Amino acid sequence: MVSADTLEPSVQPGPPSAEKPLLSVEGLTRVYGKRIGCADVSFELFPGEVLAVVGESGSGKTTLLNCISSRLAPTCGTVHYRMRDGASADIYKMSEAERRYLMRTDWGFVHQNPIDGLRMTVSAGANVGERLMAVGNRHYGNIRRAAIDWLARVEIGEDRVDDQPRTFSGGMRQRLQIARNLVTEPRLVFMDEPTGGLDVSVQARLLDLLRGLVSDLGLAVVVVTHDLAVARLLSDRMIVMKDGRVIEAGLTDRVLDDPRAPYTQLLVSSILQV
Ligand SMILES: Nc1ncnc2c1ncn2[C@@H]1O[C@H](COP(=O)(O)OP(=O)(O)OP(=O)(O)O)[C@@H](O)[C@H]1O
Repeated sequence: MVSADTLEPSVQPGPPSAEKPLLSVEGLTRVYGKRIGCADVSFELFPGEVLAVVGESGSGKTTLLNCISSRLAPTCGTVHYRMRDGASADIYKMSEAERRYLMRTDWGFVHQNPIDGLRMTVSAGANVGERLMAVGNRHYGNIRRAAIDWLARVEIGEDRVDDQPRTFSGGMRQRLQIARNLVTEPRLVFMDEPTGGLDVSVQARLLDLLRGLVSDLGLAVVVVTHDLAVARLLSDRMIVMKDGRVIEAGLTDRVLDDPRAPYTQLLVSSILQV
């Protein structure tokens, strides 16, 4: 359970606006046999808001991300998503086809390892273009133009449009995966350690790029990271997990500058000492 002083009432209902939450997670629990993946997690995410989920290895971040992105059925609890028509839908009561459509259009998922989110044996342009085709675009010229535009936005030159991502560096692959996800202008993007596994200098550039895109497109994002610097740079709010539970939640600057839970204090101070 999260104690009252680690959860600020002012941040729990989200930003002070009349907007309704895009994502509402209530009492989400996932167990693997006797092991807890995540337990009793509740939060709301508002349009255009970036939420970081932080915690050490094994704290339940990936389990939570998979449950809220409809990749892993929770043991109990609910996840509601506000559709474009304003209706709130329980993602686990949708048909498989509805869920897939959502994942292709309104949602994006950026994997830590770009190989998991790209098709390695088709061209970079096709990787981006096929997401557009999946939402009904048919005009080859327009699709190619949009793909080239998006490659430019993620700093991949037009001369690489016909190259396969297996010929790209790790950083380029990750930027391509981001373009593939964002080309359909999703409203919500899930990111699992998006800068993990990259060199520090590449990470910094990618983070900058991501921050710009998220703000330009007004994206709502749930980003899982064990890196507090990533949380600081990208997120408005954060939740800290330990042993599958949320032990602290609040505005990112508040949590990092004035952590209240002893575990968060330890996490923050251990990073600062590095
Ligand atoms: N498929 C699985 N079968 C059994 N237990 C699992 C499975 N996946 C995760 N767990 C357990 O659930 C708990 C949370 O794991 P999870 O992968 O969600 O944590 P994490 O914070 O994402 O860790 P990491 O940062 O290392 O990826 C851990 O105790 C883990 O051993």
